[in-house]
Amino acid sequence: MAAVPPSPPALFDRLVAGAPTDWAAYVEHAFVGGMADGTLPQACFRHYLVQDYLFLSHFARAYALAIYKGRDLREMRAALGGLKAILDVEMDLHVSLCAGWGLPADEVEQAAEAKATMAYTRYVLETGLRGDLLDLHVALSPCVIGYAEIGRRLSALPGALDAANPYRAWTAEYAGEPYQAVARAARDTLDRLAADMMTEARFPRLLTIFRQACRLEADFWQMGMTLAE
Ligand SMILES: Cc1ncc(C[n+]2csc(CCO)c2C)c(N)n1
Repeated sequence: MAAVPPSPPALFDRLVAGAPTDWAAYVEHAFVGGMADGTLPQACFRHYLVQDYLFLSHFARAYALAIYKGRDLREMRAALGGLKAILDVEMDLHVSLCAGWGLPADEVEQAAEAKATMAYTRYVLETGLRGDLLDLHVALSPCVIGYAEIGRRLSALPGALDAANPYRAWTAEYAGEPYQAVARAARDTLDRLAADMMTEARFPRLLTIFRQACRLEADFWQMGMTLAE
């Protein structure tokens, strides 16, 4: 019987394997550890939440750009689904999470963007503007897929989902099946795009985009930890 050749690793797994230090600095950041055991100062989480609202509004623009960059109606509709999920579901969830933390919607909307928020969101948008759909989805991937991994890891740690942990709602949201499914769909999108847009010669440039996005995610946690503006 002829041997079946092993299938190549999925693009996202190759990117993580190519940037182990940057990936670990993001998904294992002290902010995440502080949410797991509940020791993260609540002021840090509030600062993060406000900035994350502003982050998501720019992130919606990145999905709008993915509609524009779509090569056919299927890709355009897929990106439209992502955009609607953020505008119609995610932003509302965020507003109610903020309200629960004593942050009224108008205060959140009018907050000034921190430099880390600007750096990350504009990096993703600029990468998508100058590149193609694969460049854009690689820039988005640490964000969409990383949070699912963080949620899964956190939920396995003792205490992370205890009633006494102030961050349990955040962990439950990202560890939950609906968000895990969003992340799986993002992996599939990457693999589908890679199947017809990826050449080996492109990989180093895609890895650079991935690494930068991971570093900017770690800086985003750091901004929350230090209350940086
Ligand atoms: C800094 C930061 N990084 C990643 C996410 C996770 N995330 C990014 S887009 C989106 C909506 C669904 O695609 C979610 C949940 C976040 N919220 N904030």
